Amino acid sequence: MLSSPTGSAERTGDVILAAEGLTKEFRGFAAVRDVNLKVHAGSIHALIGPNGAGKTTVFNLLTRFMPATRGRILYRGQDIGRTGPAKVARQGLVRSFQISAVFPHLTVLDNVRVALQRPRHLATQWWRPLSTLRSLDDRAMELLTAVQLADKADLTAGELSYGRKRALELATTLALDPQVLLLDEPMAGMGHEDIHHVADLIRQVAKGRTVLMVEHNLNVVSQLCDTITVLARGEILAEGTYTQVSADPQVREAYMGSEDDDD
Ligand SMILES: Nc1ncnc2c1ncn2[C@@H]1O[C@H](COP(=O)(O)OP(=O)(O)OP(=O)(O)O)[C@@H](O)[C@H]1O
Repeated sequence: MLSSPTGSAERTGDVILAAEGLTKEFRGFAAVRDVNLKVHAGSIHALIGPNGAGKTTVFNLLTRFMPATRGRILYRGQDIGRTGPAKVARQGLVRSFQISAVFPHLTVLDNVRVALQRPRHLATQWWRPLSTLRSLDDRAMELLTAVQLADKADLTAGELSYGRKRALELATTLALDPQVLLLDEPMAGMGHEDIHHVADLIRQVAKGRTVLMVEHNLNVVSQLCDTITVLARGEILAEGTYTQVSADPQVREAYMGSEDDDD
């Protein structure tokens, strides 16, 4: 069922990330066509749409993992169309898997310590005093607390349940201190219990940040997201609150036969 408890879209701040006329063609086939998107600072914004709608491609374009055929991407007002993905990440536009490989044989704490060393380039500065590395521990524990894994700090990551591994990934992503966090299907493969847990975590980590997420679970989207952009066949079909887009006949038609996505 498509229904929402939310009212009007919460436009919490200025536009932090925008796409203008964004187009991606693969050998003449337009996977993404003339997409104009505005993501407002402080919002949780979802990209939804049926399979093959172009969601992942839009993500790849926005994070500069893939060059656009046409169009502009503006992050904090700057055109990042020629900026590399690592630089874009250092500027605060971070995609969930970008640094979030979980090392199964390391402890949960060490996984976050490794992630924290990357932005500061400490990994190559072996001569750093131990006290600097110790200060990482405090931050690492803060991040683990934020994702409710503090009591699992000494376990090896491989021992964690699937849902907790995703929470650990979130902690390692937060280590880069993203301003805009892009989450690609954060609920994929999760059971019911984990979904509620991870939805709570996303709400938690979204405080003071902007989140753009691709998510198939419409129930989660309806509860978490302020603004929803619906893509279909590479184009924006509708945009607004969940109530607004779910009432749109074109959206309902695009989702016909996909209602089982709605958990
Ligand atoms: N590298 C590529 N080469 C050719 N076609 C591609 C490529 N990547 C994606 N496409 C096509 O572009 C369209 C959009 O794909 P995309 O993966 O962005 O959709 P999606 O909305 O993320 O789908 P899903 O929900 O199934 O993950 C699809 O038709 C896909 O086959």
